[in-house]
Formats: sequence, structure tokens, C-alpha cells
Amino acid sequence: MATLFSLSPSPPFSSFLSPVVKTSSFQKTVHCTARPLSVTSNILSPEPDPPPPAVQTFWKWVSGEGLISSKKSPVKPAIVPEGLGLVAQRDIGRNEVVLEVPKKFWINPDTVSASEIGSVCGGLKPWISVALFLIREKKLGEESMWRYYLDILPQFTDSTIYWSEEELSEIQGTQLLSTTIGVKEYVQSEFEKVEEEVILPHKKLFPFPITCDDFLWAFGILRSRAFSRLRGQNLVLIPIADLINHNPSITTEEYAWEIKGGGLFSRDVLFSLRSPVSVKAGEQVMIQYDLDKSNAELALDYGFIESRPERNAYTLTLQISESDEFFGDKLDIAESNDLGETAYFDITLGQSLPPKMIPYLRLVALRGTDAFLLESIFRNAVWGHLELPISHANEELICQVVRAACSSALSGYHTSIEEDEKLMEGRNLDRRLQIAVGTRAGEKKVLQQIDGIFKERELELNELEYYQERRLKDLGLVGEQGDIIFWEPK
Ligand SMILES: C[S@@+](CC[C@H](N)C(=O)[O-])C[C@H]1O[C@@H](n2cnc3c(N)ncnc32)[C@H](O)[C@@H]1O
Repeated sequence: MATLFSLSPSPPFSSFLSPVVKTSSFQKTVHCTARPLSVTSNILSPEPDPPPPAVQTFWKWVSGEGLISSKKSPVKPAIVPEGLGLVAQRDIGRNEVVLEVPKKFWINPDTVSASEIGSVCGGLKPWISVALFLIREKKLGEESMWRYYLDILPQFTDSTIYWSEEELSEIQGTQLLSTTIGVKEYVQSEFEKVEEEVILPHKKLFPFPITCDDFLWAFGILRSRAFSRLRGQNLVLIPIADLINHNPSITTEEYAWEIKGGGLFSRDVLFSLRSPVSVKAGEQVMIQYDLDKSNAELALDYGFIESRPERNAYTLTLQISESDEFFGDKLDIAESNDLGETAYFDITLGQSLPPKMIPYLRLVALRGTDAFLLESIFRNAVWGHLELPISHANEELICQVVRAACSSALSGYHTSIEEDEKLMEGRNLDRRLQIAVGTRAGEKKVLQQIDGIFKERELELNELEYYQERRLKDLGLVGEQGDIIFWEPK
């Protein structure tokens, strides 16, 4: 039965750089030592610590190059609980622009094309060419014009891609773990390709050793700090603007950043960042990175999670088996409804199931005497039929398979929700442990929710109305009491 469809532990790894700012928290080598990262308030103490020398040098560079006027700028970099951040130098109004960064200071695939390595990066994926550029500039040290920016980038963040084996053991059984492993394998294989095709054949351009760890660093930097959803710019690092931290209590859907200018008579193209809320002098200016990301995505991209229930999600992977005797017809029906041989359904804690999930499940489970619905004469109407229960057997099967899959997924975690909650109640959890415990508890809650939905459905199987009854009713062949009216010749 379980071969009918699978519930995979791991959702697909989204193509590189999904929407919004990617950031990540870390202990930057340049910023002092470990800093507390618990985000309880964005109000800083009256006398914030002076920024470390590397940040001061960066700020001088930024002002000296005319990127920003340090006197007039409404924000400046400072140490905050999230690492470095942008702090208001005066009161800032809601939607007020806090930074405008001219294009010549952006790092994107065009920057790479115009650089010394541009000629050898032509055919590369945008993120790979930018990653290679960052690594090379970092290794060039004093010789790089980007050195002051690179000096303030963190060595790593709390993203799960940087966790040790021991830390990863805390997310045993989670989708976050499978995704993390998948991402690391992806980075490794991309590194091996670029090493063979670009790095090793061009020793003059890359005279220093470049390792997979360097590549993972660059990947993490891009994943956590690159801005996207920008006009014509899908992957761009904006020095200084990328110091903006995430505030979970800002829930505005509007993006706080945009590209300005570039029209026929306009001045230079600028990246413009606004404060979505009003901020008092001395407070941190923050934004919402992405309302749509699950905790697992936040943990992977940035190295933090949120406590809001709707950040907890689980991706169900359902599949039409190739060995299914009706594979072709089922695939055709799925494809006519924008689904495929494999379909991914993101289920969020406290929210109803995605609307196409149950019809797809019924389709996948369709067999035996119900299979007539797969015939081509039903093709235009079949999805409508699948939106309602088909037969007792079909409905029972989907309940059994989903419940078995939930129970198998739940048995893969090494702690119970109660144990996790107890741990979370305790103070002073290590940041990474806090991410691990919060994510694994959240996934289990969603799995329990899914199991609960199908458990309830199983109890209703005898009361549901199925295709044949609906059909007879439509034909006027079922009486008031549900009794079947037989046609009797007079
Ligand atoms: C775009 S960078 C922001 C600047 C960063 N704080 C730094 O020190 O360079 C995003 C990273 O900042 C940290 N960060 C941002 N918002 C955070 C939050 N609300 N809680 C914890 N860490 C946060 C995470 O490490 C995240 O990956």
C-alpha cells in the first residue's frame, strides 16, 4: 500500500536564492567574540559598544567612496544582538528611505563579468560566478577593492549548513536535516564542477587554493544576504544594506527595498532601502525578510527561527508510481491540473490542507472498480469528481496511507513534542539547539495535525457521500431517504 505514494522526508531544495533578502547570523571574525543573539527588543542600550575596528574602517570606506554620507545618513552600522545591524542616528519615519546604494557598489553577475575573471565565468550559473568572485576577492586581501566589505562579512552563521555532526544530530528525522544534507551535497557537486572546469585550468587567475569550505562560505553569504525580487536583479549583494536584520514583529507584506532610477533621463540606478516602521534614534532599523518562509527555510538560509505557529510547516511529497497500471492516465490528469508525477504540498500548522492535495491523493489511489473515472470520456470532468469522495475504498486508502506515512515520519524523531517543549521552557538554550528544538517540535506538530485530519476522516467514512450515490442522485434515482428507486415497467 505504501508504494502507492510516498511521503518523502525532504522537500525539494528550492532553486538558488528564493525570494527576499537572504541573510544569516554569525559570529563574524571581525566582530568580537560570541554575542548573545536572543532578539527580545530592538532598543539598544544608551551607550552602545563602539563598532569593532573593521566596521569602523568599512564605514570610513563607504563614506570616503561617496557610497553614503556618514554625517547625513539616517543609519550607521553597530553591534546589535543579531550580529551587526543598522542603527538609527535620528528618529526615522515609517517608510522613510534609510539607505540608497549606487549600482557601482553592488556585487552581482555583471560585477563578475566586468572583473578579471569575467572571461572565464561566462557560462556559469549566476550564484557560482558571484561565489567565485567573493572567494577570490577575499583571498586577494589587500589587493581587493572590496576588502573592507569582505572584512566585515561573517565567517559563518547559525545556518544548519555550518552545523557540526553533533549539532545536526539534534535535528535527526527532520525535513530540515534532509534539506541541509541535500544542499551541502549540491554545493559540493557544484564546487567539484567549477574546480575542474574553471579554477584548476586558470591557475593564473586563481593562484591560491580554493576549497569546498570556501565555496560553502560563499554559498551561505549569498543565501543569507543577497537581495532578490528586484527589477532585473535576481542575485545581488548590496554592501551596507545587507546589514539590515529581520524583525519578526514587522509583518508588512510590502518590500522594504526597490531599485530606483535607470529611466531615460534618470540619475544613477540606486538600491533603496526603507524602514517599514518608525524608529527612534538609537534603535535598530529592521525589516521583515520573508513572511512566506517556514522555520526550516529560515534556519537553513539565515540561522534563526521564529516562534509564530504559522512558521511551522511540513512538505508532503506525493507521487504517482511509475508501476501504477494507470500511470499514463493519472499523469495526464495531474498535468491538466498543473501537477505532475510528483507533487509537493506545503502544510502549515493551524491551516487547512492545500486545496489540490486531497484530489491528488484520490487520483493517486484510484484503482479497481473506481478506475473507470480515468477513461478519456471523463477527462474534462474527472478533477471535479476527485474534489469529492470517490468511494469508501478510495477514501479509506488515502487515510490509511497518509496516516501510516505520518506515523513513520514521527517515529524518525528522537524526542517527543513534550520533551522539546520542556527544553524550550528552560532558559539559555544554545542558539543552534534552540533552532533544532523549535524546528523539530514544529514539524512534529504539523505531522500530528495531518494525522488528526485523516483520523477524523476515517471515522466519517461511513457517512460520506461517494461518487455512485451522487451520480444516482443527479439522475434522480435516489429517493429522499437515500433508497434507490428502481425503474419498474408499468
Ligand atoms: C543580512 S545579514 C544581517 C547582518 C548580520 N546581522 C551581520 O552581522 O552581518 C542576516 C543575518 O543576520 C542575522 N540575523 C538577522 N536577523 C536576525 C534575527 N531576527 N535573529 C537572529 N539573527 C538575525 C542572521 O545571522 C542572518 O543570517
